[in-house]
Amino acid sequence: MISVNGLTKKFPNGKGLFDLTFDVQKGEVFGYIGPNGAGKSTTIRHLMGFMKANRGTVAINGRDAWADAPELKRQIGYLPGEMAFMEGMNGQQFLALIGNMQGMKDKAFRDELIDRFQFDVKTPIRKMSKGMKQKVGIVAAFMHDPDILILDEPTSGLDPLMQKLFIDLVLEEKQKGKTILMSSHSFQEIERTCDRAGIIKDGVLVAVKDISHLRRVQRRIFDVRVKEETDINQIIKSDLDVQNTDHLNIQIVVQGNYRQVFQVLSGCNIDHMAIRSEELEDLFMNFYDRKEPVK
Ligand SMILES: Nc1ncnc2c1ncn2[C@@H]1O[C@H](COP(=O)(O)OP(=O)(O)OP(=O)(O)O)[C@@H](O)[C@H]1O
Repeated sequence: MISVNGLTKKFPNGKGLFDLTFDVQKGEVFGYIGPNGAGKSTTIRHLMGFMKANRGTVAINGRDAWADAPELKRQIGYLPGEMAFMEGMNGQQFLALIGNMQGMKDKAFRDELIDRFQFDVKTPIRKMSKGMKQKVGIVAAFMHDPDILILDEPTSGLDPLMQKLFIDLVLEEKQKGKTILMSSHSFQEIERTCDRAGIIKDGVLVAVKDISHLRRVQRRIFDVRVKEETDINQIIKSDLDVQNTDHLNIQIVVQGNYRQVFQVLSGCNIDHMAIRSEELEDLFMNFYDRKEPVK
């Protein structure tokens, strides 16, 4: 549905996008993450046909994102990273204007979204908080029921309750078969909604990862407190992957080899033990830190 092939854009300051290639399948939710200034918004501007690539192609629904931008815009729900509003309007007038441009027929979904995100549409936009403006932007992106949604940091400025409402909305749209690409700094949001995530750094796509695969390779951390120092030594001498020790406390990282960990621990005098999953955020952070692209 979205196909990016060798996308390259060089800004005069040497920044930009360098040979990006990835696809988003129909019905897929694709997360796009990376540190500040990595190139997320620049990629999205190319998808929306606002910027012309120096090299490479971007196709949406089989059409060229630059050449066919006017037709494509009607099929896409777009939430920009920074909303440009007509300051003299209120929320209702703004949504009516956008709805007309989108050729929106059925207003019932728009009204349902306004209701769900709980904001007063009559408030003048210049008096709205950042979060309220973001809600108006979300409604504008989703209300005409587009098949494709391209969302640049959709939950920025939203409080946790509204973030949850947004996640529920994305999951519902996914159920309807929508194709969604969204950039985000929220690992929780990506983890809860996306099938795959692309990780971009310095304009280079360093990895595209399956979220379910990341969950499968997620390691377990055993936080163990033993009664005697000899126990600590015994654990360290074993083949277990020990990450931290602090007096009688030890942290063991385990991936699959549970038998071995329990064998070693059964010979120790354990005072306390807690087992937790490694955060997906930590896995993503590993990719953030990498210099070279990973296949
Ligand atoms: N029109 C432009 N001219 C020159 N440089 C630009 C232009 N647009 C973006 N850049 C540079 O390209 C890099 C990528 O910017 P971009 O806004 O795409 O990052 P981002 O990943 O969306 O960051 P953030 O998470 O902070 O929103 C930055 O270094 C930015 O300064």
